[in-house]
Amino acid sequence: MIELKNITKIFRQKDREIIALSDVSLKVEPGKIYGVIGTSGAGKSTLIRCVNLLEKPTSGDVIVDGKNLTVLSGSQLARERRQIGMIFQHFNLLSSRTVSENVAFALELDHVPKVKIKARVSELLKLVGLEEKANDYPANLSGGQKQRVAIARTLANNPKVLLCDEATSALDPGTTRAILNLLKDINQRLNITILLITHEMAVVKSICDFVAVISEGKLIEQGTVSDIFVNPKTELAKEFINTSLHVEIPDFYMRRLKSADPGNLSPLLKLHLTGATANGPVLSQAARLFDVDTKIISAQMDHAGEKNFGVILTELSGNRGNYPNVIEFFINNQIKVEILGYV
Ligand SMILES: Nc1ncnc2c1ncn2[C@@H]1O[C@H](COP(=O)(O)OP(=O)(O)OP(=O)(O)O)[C@@H](O)[C@H]1O
Repeated sequence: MIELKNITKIFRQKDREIIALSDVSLKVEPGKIYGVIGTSGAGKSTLIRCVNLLEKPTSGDVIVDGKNLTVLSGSQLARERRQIGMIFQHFNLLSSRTVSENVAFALELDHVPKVKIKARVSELLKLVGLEEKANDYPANLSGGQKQRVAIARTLANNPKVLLCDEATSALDPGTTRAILNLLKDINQRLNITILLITHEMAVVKSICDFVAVISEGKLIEQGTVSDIFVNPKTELAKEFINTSLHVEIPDFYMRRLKSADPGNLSPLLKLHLTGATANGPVLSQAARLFDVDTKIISAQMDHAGEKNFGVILTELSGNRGNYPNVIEFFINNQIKVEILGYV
């Protein structure tokens, strides 16, 4: 449904060139949700804006629904753009128009008869759960409600593709979940293909089928979300996965935590399990092999396919002489081990 072929985008300034995208290729199959993740300045916005040619690539082809947008005339491009909806981090609503009037905007431009507009607007507001706000102005809405209006507005033209430019970055975690659920619902009910950009792996994990990692304008890794989570190849992908797994040291542990062991304390370990990690019951194996106990303090485990991945905070006790052997055993099982301190 969306294909980017060898896209390069160079911004030319007076005395220098900025290569925002370098030979980027990706393919989003119809009906799928594809996430592009990267840090600030990596080229995410430029990439998503190239899909509807808000940003014209310096070279390469943008093919949406079988048509190469880069070779179309202005009027042909305008027609094809109606197939491509877009929502933004800061919603971009018209503040002088009510919720209904915002949603109706594109239909008015298309000279759709008033009766039809009314019916379509109320259908869309129902879809996004905002019927009771129809006559409110954007200033009186929460961030999540504003994004729902933006989604309703962009769906008015029945687009085949929805581009989401950091659509949940300005929202709190609960509202983020609700908007992501809405996007997933829209994707499934209306079979709309979604391309989103984000800097949060949690967003990718919750709704995407595929993900690409972008760094300094290049796609350095792409695949199904479960493949990337289970077997991340680049350091950056690993970092993003780690930031999506939260384990915290409880306060009462934090207060007791010492940086060195005077000889009678227990190490507090943070174990990072990835797809490379043998999928065995490593904690109980370590306990049996080395006569130690492993108390789980906090953990966040997830699975993709048949593999587990996640983070575990565990306190060792028991046969003190074997602590180094336990750590070596974990490392030999491809578990990254951090000693956070001693309790
Ligand atoms: N109009 C422009 N003119 C010149 N340089 C630009 C322009 N737009 C973007 N850039 C540069 O291109 C690079 C990629 O920017 P882009 O906004 O695509 O990154 P991003 O990953 O979306 O970052 P962020 O998450 O901070 O929005 C950056 O170095 C940026 O400074």
